[in-house]
Amino acid sequence: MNNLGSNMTISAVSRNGLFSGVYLTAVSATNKTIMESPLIGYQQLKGSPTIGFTVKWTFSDSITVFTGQCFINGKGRPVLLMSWLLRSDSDNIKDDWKQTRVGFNNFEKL
Ligand SMILES: CN1C(=O)N(C)[C@H]2CS[C@@H](CCCCC(=O)O)[C@H]21
Repeated sequence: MNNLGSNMTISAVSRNGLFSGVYLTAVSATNKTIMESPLIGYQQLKGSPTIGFTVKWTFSDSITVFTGQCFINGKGRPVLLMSWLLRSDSDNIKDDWKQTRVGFNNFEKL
């Protein structure tokens, strides 16, 4: 879960680092009804792996890509320190310049 109240459920990580899951967000940049959204990604197969995944939002025409690293924090708990790019859909190429948001967000294991 992150500080925005979002949480992710991740399936088992395959032998090549591929994983999939579901992202449930508590907030949206749209005013649409929020629903679970699928995600797919890869992690490196080592301790404290780097990780990346994409969320295809089911309730908006947006896509978010996340990248970061998994560390063990001071309490011995895994934490994901992530950067993300949220690309919102645009009806007009003239609006392209304002359609990508960037942010940083940490996830702790529930
Ligand atoms: C809740 N969020 C969250 O947990 N983030 C790390 C950020 C980056 S993805 C965004 C939600 C986008 C929802 C879909 C849309 O608004 O079009 C925001």
